Amino acid sequence: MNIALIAHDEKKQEIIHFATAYKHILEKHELFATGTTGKKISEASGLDVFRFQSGPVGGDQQIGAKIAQDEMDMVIFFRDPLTAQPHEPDVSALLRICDVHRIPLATNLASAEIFIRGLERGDFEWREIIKEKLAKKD
Ligand SMILES: O=C(CO)COP(=O)(O)O
Repeated sequence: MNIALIAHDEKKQEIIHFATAYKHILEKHELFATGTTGKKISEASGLDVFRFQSGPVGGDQQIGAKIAQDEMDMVIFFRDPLTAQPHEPDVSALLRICDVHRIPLATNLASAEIFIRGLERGDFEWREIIKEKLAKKD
């Protein structure tokens, strides 16, 4: 599965702890992140993370583009709901495109933990089935 990890500045520590705690599960997947989030996660956990641009300069849009192309299977986005973001339109667009394409989206630690346990159990295998069907259509 291709998994995107994103966190606003006030949530960076939280996503670092999350990625480190669940490294044994996350390392079985392809990980993607916005620039600063990816750098911090890989430095702290040693996980291999592909890094897009930083969020405020286009990283959220790049992840949105992957979703539009059905190339992202899950988004874990620790949003900061208490701080205004200069790139709020990009954030909203990313959440919207997840809903358009029915991409599992966790926006806080509690839901992300449920996702990660589901990931471990194989609850998201339906994503692979959908992708295989899409590939056959091409
Ligand atoms: O702003 C972000 C998401 O909207 C995150 O970007 P960074 O990971 O580059 O800080």
